[in-house]
Amino acid sequence: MTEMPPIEVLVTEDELMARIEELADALAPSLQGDWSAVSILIGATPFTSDLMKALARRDIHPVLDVIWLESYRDARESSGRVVVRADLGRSVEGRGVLLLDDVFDTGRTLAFAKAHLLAKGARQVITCALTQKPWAPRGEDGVDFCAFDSPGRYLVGYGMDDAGKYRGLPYIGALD
Ligand SMILES: O=P(O)(O)OC[C@H]1O[C@H](OP(=O)(O)OP(=O)(O)O)[C@H](O)[C@@H]1O
Ligand SMILES: Nc1nc2[nH]cnc2c(=O)[nH]1
Repeated sequence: MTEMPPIEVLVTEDELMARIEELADALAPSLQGDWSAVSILIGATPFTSDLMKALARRDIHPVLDVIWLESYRDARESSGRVVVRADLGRSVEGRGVLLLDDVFDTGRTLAFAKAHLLAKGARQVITCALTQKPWAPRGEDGVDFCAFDSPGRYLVGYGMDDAGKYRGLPYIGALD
């Protein structure tokens, strides 16, 4: 077994769960009626799972779909190019979509995904990230909802990886 590098805990599991409940409260008024939720694989998986449960507790049941996008692969810097490894399973034509990702960094992945959904006929896209970096776009190009502002460090845990590892950590940590 290889030894784990030092990882500083930035957001604990309890803090994550409490904030996701608040986020569900904030999202609820926008998600009335028939909505889709699209989770960006792989990193958004744990966040999506917990947010979907929090929404269900509020009697909100979006149709869940995924899109598998990749731009970092095993690097800690974006390749600058977003690749679609697997596309949506269902049509979003005419639908409102809640688009979920783990981290908003250069903003490239969410901007790509939003444009992709709109090109496929989504009537509205609400973007939501678990966390955003200090340099991530704000204002018109920013995310609509974000649970945590993070420091400008390399994040792991709760879906976020380093070369595929540490996605299963139940907290958000910094590796550098
Ligand atoms: O704002 P950006 O600079 O685009 O960075 C954010 C993206 O980077 C990671 O994806 P990655 O390509 O590493 O795939 P993963 O979800 O499989 O980890 C993360 O999951 C986000 O989707
Ligand atoms: N795991 C991980 N993926 C990222 N993609 C963009 N920024 C990050 C980060 O800080 N951590």
